[in-house]
Amino acid sequence: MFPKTDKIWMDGKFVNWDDAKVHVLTHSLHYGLAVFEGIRCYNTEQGPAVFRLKDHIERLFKSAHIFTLKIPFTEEEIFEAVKETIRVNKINSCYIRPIVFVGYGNMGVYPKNNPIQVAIAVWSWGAYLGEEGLQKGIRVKTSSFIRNHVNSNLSRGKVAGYYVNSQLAKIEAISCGYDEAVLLDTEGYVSEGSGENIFIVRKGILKTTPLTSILEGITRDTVLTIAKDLSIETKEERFTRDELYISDEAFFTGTAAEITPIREVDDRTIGIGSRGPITEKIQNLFFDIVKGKNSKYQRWLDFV
Ligand SMILES: Cc1[nH+]cc(COP(=O)(O)O)c(CN[C@@H](CCC(=O)O)C(=O)O)c1O
Repeated sequence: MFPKTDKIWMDGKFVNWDDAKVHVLTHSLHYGLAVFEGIRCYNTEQGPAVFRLKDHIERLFKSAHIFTLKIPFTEEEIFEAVKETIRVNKINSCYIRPIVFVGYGNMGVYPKNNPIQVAIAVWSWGAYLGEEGLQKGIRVKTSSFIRNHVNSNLSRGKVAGYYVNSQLAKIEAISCGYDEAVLLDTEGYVSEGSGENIFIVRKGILKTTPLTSILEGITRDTVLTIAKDLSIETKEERFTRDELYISDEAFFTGTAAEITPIREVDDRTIGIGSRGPITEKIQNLFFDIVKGKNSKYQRWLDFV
């Protein structure tokens, strides 16, 4: 069980962690229509700072817009509520989970007039795919499940219900002895991980899946930006699983996963079989940035 914190923000008020409850007939619990974010706050020399908070709140509201959920707060109110939740819980580094969900009221597929509720929780969450994974890389399986068609999953939105597809892939990968799954799209090209975007490096060129069936990752955008600043050529181009197999390096990106190297896919060693040099360079710069050690990227930090 991950560590509790004291307070959770619910619909504009702070409640104790153990009292942050909803009715068992809450609409989203049954039908999966809830939009959410995963955000990280890191401790820096100047105090706790949230990484790209504005971009995450913007995405939360865009997700709600796609699914016609009317959030009863402004972006600014949620932006401030995130920072207040970190302050109230007196925590210097944490994972932040805002969620917008369809509350208790009518049942049935059509969420008629049910209240739209918002909650924000924070908790301490270390390396999502393990400390060793961050250093040495993880083992990945190509899932037997594919990402949904772009007209089934509107993938610019981060929707709770979509994570049934991700759970199927992750459960299968773990039960087969791997650390994570990578999913293909409806045309058989590499899409993304169960909770991450994916990058490969071949002959010094960094490549990632274009914005098709994948979540438009904020960490993905961060990596594309810092790679260009490191004069690493980047491409947003579809690639197949066998190009992944023969890549020199590969890694996952995500708020929870951060930059996690991939050392093996479907029992094929990737490059040298551990974190590659370009991956390490990007990973080191990423962690310097989120910990406030590189003033060039200060724009991405919101101090609490
Ligand atoms: C499907 C998917 N694709 C890509 C990403 C990376 O997006 P970004 O965080 O903006 O770089 C995430 C985040 N996955 C979140 C949920 C993890 C969880 O288990 O819950 C996260 O990393 O917070 C995804 O869930």
